[in-house]
Amino acid sequence: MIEVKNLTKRYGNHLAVDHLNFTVESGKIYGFLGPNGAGKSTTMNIMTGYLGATEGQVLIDGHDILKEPEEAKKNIGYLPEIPPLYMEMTVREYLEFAAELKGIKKDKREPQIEEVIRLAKLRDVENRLIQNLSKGYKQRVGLAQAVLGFPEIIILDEPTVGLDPKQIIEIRELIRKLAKKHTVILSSHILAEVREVCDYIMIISGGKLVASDTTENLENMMSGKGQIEVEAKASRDEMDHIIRRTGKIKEVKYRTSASGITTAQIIAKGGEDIREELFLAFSHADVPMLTLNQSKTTLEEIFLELTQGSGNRMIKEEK
Ligand SMILES: Nc1ncnc2c1ncn2[C@@H]1O[C@H](COP(=O)(O)OP(=O)(O)OP(=O)(O)O)[C@@H](O)[C@H]1O
Repeated sequence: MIEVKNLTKRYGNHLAVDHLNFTVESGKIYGFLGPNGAGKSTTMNIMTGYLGATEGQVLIDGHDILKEPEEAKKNIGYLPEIPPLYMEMTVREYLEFAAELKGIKKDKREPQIEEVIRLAKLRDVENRLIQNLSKGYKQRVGLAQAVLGFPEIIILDEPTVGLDPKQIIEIRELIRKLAKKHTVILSSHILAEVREVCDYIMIISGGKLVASDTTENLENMMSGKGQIEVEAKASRDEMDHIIRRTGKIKEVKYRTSASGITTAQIIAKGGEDIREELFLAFSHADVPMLTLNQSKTTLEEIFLELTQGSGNRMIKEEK
């Protein structure tokens, strides 16, 4: 388990990470999502002990990453945004070197290297120089290095950046495989990636955590606040009369087409789903509805809303 408490990082006057608080539980895939410059890499570098914090604390299974780095780091494997590879080594030599650096006992090194070569599908290139590998393979070598020692937590900074679509699919498959036995935290600025791979999403913007929930809950949380759209063959005034009879309307906008069909976009008080009440009101007035839909806010819209200007709303409303 990782506990991040009040984590703050300043670069001179610039506040890159602004009092972050969150907990990462075991056995899930977490996605750290945010636009460029949001503070993802800085946070990951602090969580893995590569960078000191200005304020706050990171505990890995109860061990402070700065005060007890050896204990804390035992439980973490890290693939930074730019993998720390030695270009003049072969894949195998590099993994042997990494195993030694990680303090893996001699008799365990060989079987573990074999295991990560198998996992990351590096068999064909194990004796090739790293400098001659494609970007996708280099990334897999970086991942294999992060997995060596089979730490409880694996942290990956933008693991698919710069890869081609086939390589992206392969890396995502590998991440899913890893997640069966490990907690995985990955950062990305690509929403589709985080949605596809992660169980849990943390959205970071301007160094602040602006949302933190399961993908499903994030979408549901906003869908309750979504609009309801009704179409009926009636005038705007008729529609307004019927709709307001529910007594639950916060806001409504109308659009009437040349064919005499009026569309109402409704937001109910408290974001309530009032489709049943609307149906009954129209039925009572003998005005047949043509459509009745609740429009769901997409994760893209949530992401944009939270990371552009109006940010922080979701968290504030929760408190
Ligand atoms: N060493 C540094 N010195 C000064 N400012 C820095 C340094 N490293 C990062 N920053 C700034 O801190 C902010 C957060 O950067 P960070 O790299 O953590 O963001 P990020 O979310 O990982 O973005 P990206 O996806 O572009 O890597 C940015 O404004 C960046 O310019």
